Amino acid sequence: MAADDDVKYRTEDASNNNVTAKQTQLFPKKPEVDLSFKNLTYTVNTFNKFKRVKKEILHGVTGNFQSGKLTAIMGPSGCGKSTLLNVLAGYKTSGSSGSVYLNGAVRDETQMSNISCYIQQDDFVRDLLTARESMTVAANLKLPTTASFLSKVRLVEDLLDALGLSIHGNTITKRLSGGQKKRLSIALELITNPSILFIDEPTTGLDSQSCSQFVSLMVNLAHNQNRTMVCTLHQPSALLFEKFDQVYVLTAGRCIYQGPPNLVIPYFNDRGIVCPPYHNPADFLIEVAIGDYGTDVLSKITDSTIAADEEYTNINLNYPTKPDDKESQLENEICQKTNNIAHKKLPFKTKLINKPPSYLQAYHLYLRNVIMYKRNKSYLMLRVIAHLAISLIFGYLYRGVGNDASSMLSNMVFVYGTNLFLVYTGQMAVIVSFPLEYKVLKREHFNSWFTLFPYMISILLVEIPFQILCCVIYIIPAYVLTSQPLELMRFCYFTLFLVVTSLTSQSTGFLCGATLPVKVSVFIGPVFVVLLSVFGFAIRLTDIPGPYVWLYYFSFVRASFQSVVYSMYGFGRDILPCHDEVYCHYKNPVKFLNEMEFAQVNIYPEFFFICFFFLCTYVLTTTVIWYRLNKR
Ligand SMILES: Nc1ncnc2c1ncn2[C@@H]1O[C@H](COP(=O)(O)OP(=O)(O)OP(=O)(O)O)[C@@H](O)[C@H]1O
Repeated sequence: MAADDDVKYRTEDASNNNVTAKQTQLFPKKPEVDLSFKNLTYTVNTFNKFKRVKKEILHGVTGNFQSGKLTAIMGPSGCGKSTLLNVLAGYKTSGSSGSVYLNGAVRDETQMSNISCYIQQDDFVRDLLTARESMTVAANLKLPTTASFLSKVRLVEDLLDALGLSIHGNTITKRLSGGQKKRLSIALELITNPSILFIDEPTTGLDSQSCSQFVSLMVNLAHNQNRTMVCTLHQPSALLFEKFDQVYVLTAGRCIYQGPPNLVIPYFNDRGIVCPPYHNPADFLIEVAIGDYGTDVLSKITDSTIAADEEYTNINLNYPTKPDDKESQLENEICQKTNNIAHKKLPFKTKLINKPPSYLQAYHLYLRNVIMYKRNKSYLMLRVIAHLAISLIFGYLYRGVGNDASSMLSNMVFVYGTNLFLVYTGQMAVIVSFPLEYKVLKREHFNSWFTLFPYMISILLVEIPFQILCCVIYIIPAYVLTSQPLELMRFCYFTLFLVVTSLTSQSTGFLCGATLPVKVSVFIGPVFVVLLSVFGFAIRLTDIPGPYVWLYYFSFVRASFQSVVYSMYGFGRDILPCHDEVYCHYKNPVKFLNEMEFAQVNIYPEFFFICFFFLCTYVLTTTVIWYRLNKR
């Protein structure tokens, strides 16, 4: 992080508390919530020698994270820190058992999502927005419609200020440093002033100075307004370790210690594990957890912790009580006292925030998409230029074929190529957009920024007009250069079918992207389109073997191709001029349509079929995304 950032970084500033306190007055105060859990297990299905086996990752852990405290979940890599955080945040629920309590009452999922937020390890923020724009969109989406414009602006500015991002407010997020991105992701969630913040590995990838500043920020956020802050942590420095109010240590899915950091050494000392002098207690803790001091002692500690957990309603945090250690005694008393206070906290009921209605959510998301599209100019220009360039190339290659009886077959190939080109560009332009977007979408959706329907609408409101524009940019020059009939009706049908087909293909791109891993979808999508494009052009209905006939009817590419050809040669088109040749077999367009088996094509049902295909694909895409977002 640059030095000038640090000057501005308000966390270390004495005035920070005031700023944080000031901004939080602008929105409803959330209740103080203690989060406790008992006998929490988490099991996943894995495969061993082609057999499905169950693997337990958390083995009945118990604990209590109090409000107003910053708790670090620590332990060696792979011990289950992120899993525990996922389960506590409600991000993963299937496969878990045990109980999670909020102020002593069993966790209710709706209440939980109303009072908590989860910030994942990677900074899933929108790269193409500035920090201030991101905050403004989040405020518009998350705050009630009753909040005035001015109060939202003030809140955004105060939060940016409190998190040391004011001077970076107008910087595009992708240019922010790792630490700044992490602070932005916290600021985005602080908009609704959550009671509980779960943060997965917030210090990963930061240098020691940024780590220290970030932890100080989290301490402040916990202490101001009594938030419950829980984060996972790897091996911190001794100084950083001391900053936490509580640590919760896991080893192989079991808890071996929960309590203040300064009691780690006496706690293990009591159990016969002595920390070497001048040793970082955090390093010592990890060494104990990985079994460097023997595994016998470790299993005893684990067992005793589990035994103590049985007395859940009066949680015994298993602190050491050494009569000669006054400091420990005092700490222990304080902790027990806090614990008792915690258990006196009543089960709470928060009023659900009156979120903006769906149409307003769609509107704000649409504005956000427009900004992001504008910032992605080179990609948009590439799409426009590609359509224009291919149009000019095709137009040149097939020049004049639309009004020449000797070139009817060439014109059919031109229509087929055009159809295929617009089908491809429609699909390929969006096929990777969901896979790239999915993680940010999941974070935003999980943290209740919006519902899925407005989100889908907002995407379509941007993508559909742009794809229509690209189609028109292709169609007009190609239509003129190939001398297709200059009749308004035929031009409208030509354009309408190609545009609708391109949009339907786009919908299949969204579906592939939403359903399949990116490497598979970029392969399956085009294969699917090629398969559908064969029917009607490369093979006639009468030549298709029985089991494949359904593909002919299912193919929207076929429906479009036949309808476009019919629009060009059907509807009583006159005899065509025959250039360059003495004899033209297809002078009469009806003869051509008959031989191609297109004479019976009824373009209106075909049009409705393509539209139906389009709608079904979007319904399916939305259902798949909904399922994936809500699968826990
Ligand atoms: N879906 C899954 N299928 C199989 N194993 C899993 C699954 N999810 C997690 N695990 C395993 O559970 C263990 C705990 O994973 P988790 O990500 O919680 O560890 P962690 O302590 O956060 O590790 P790190 O600090 O390295 O991020 C690991 O051994 C991991 O491989």
